[in-house]
Amino acid sequence: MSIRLDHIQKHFGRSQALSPIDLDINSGELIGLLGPSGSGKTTLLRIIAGLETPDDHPDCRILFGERDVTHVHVRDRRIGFVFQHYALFRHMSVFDNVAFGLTVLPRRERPSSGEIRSRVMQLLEMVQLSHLAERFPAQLSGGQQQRVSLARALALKPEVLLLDEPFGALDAKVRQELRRWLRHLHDELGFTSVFVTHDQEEALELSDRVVVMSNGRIEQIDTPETLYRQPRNRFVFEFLGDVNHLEGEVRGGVLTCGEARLTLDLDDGPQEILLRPHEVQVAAAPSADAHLPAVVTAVVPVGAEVRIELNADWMDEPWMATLSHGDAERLALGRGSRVYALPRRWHHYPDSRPDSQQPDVSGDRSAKSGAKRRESGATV
Ligand SMILES: Nc1ncnc2c1ncn2[C@@H]1O[C@H](COP(=O)(O)OP(=O)(O)OP(=O)(O)O)[C@@H](O)[C@H]1O
Repeated sequence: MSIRLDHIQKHFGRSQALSPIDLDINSGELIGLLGPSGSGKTTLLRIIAGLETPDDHPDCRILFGERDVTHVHVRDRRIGFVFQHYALFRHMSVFDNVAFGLTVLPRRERPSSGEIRSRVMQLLEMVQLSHLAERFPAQLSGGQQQRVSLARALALKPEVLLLDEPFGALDAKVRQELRRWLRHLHDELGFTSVFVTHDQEEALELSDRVVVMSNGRIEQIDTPETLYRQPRNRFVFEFLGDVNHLEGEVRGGVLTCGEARLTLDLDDGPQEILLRPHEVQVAAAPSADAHLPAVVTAVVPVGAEVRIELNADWMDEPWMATLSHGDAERLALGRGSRVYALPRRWHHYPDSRPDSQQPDVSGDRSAKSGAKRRESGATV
């Protein structure tokens, strides 16, 4: 079931929660709505659900496939919901919770009790909870309760599944497991899903495409890969990962800030560049192009990498760099080590307003050869 939103706008009193939004979701897609608190994700999800009405406008339309549901009541939109708080009926067993939606259908649509039993058991098997069918919600872990919520949402065979921070209240390991559940059920049953999250990792890992929102607007809609490699503006770049900043004065192709010096191809005047941690190399000596002395203030092994925190007077905030274990050992890095940061690559957004739609200007340098390449107007 595809979903099409045309000119969806929402005010609460005088404050605008959503600027006019157009969005096309393909049938069978898993879409993540990602953005900071207050960016309008939940409002958009509730409008798709029919729990909230968009502002009146002649162009405002919500289509599920060919069906215009703009004015269709939530109960007739044939949607499954999963919310952050499990919202299971506490006085009902797991079985009865999953069966509930089927048992309250009007008589002519209601399956027989035998059919209800077999559908519920099939769903419980799918989420591997059939052995707990007779338990009550209070006797389940948070992750198990959320799996019951998923089974319950799927009982009515919805073509659209909407999830609002479904794993928000759970610890990291259970979240990870439930993400796999959702992806698996989504692929197996072929419904269309939209989920809200403020967790970038969750959005990037789970979604076919991510809708990045801020201030009630869509900043970018893309696959996780494209979003990360080609952020459309500074907001998306900063929101989707850790960023190091270097602000200084450029004169004749050299940016200086205190004792920091970096050769780059930018116009004279105050300028700022941004770098991801993996774009910062750490070396024992400066290069011809970069003199960025710093002190190591933390060394944290994380999986296959080592995360280094760097501090210096010329930084507003400490920098992060990621190194291989081999490089960290070769440099004998520890707290207090004096090193030099060597940018491999940097990004520059000519208009630094966070909501600017301008592409970044990126610089790329090979630290080994000292060669420099500028990709004006290109994104990485
Ligand atoms: N019922 C309401 N009445 C008034 N203002 C509201 C209402 N619901 C949401 N808002 C406002 O609309 C804006 C968007 O809220 P929304 O809940 O959609 O954001 P969100 O991105 O989901 O945030 P969070 O991640 O914190 O849940 C916010 O400024 C919020 O205060």
